[in-house]
Amino acid sequence: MNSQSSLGFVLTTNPNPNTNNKGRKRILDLGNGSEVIYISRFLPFDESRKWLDYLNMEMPWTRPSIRVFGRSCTQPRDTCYIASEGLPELRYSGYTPCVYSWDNYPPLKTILDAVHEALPGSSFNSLLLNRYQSGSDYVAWHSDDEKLYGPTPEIASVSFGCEREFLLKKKPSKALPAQSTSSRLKGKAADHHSFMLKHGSLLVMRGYTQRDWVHSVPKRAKAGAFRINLTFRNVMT
Ligand SMILES: O=C(O)CCC(=O)C(=O)O
Ligand SMILES: [Fe+2]
Repeated sequence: MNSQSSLGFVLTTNPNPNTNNKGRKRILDLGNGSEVIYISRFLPFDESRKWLDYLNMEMPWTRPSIRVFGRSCTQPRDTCYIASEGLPELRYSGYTPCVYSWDNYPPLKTILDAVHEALPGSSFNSLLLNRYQSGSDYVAWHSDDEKLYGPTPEIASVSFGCEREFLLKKKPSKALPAQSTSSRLKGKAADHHSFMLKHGSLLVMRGYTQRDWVHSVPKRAKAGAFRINLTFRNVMT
């Protein structure tokens, strides 16, 4: 059964209303010290719907101009940046986002607490939010390898709204000699991974994932793909 949210899109009814059940935790070893964790039912379904509405209405969204391969273009999704005081500024694709404070958005702290609890030893001090207004909004292949996150950043990504596909692709290896066709084919399956990021889910990239892999959320043909994504990060101090 489906139900309509106030945002005019359809969410599948919670398949498991037991909020103590976080669903399956999938740990994917990408090799060479890179790892992805995926928890499908990380946050309670109905609370996540409230957070989706809150984030949509309350965050100071902007759709900035960025530079890609030397050309200026409009970023194909809305964005907003939260960070603790006194951190070095974030700059990506020629764009320096305006910094907003955690204190003005208490629900973000509640979500951050849940993420910290799920990831013992983690400590996030910044958050980049993305809003995909439709299936034509996307994020192109990239890695979050800005120096301010250090050599092995842990990035925790919480999703609300419509499911979107999250793709991971291994970067071409510079160090290794060109592989034969047969070994390339053999290795092919392990060089690409895909996750359907569900409403209320958590996906974590850690280790050398940003150094050795790129990720993307491609366009989706189907209309009505409204989604908000939160990526918690730790800026080194
Ligand atoms: O929307 C997503 O799931 C991914 C967003 C992302 O890769 C980013 O903000 O760097
Ligand atoms: Fe990213």
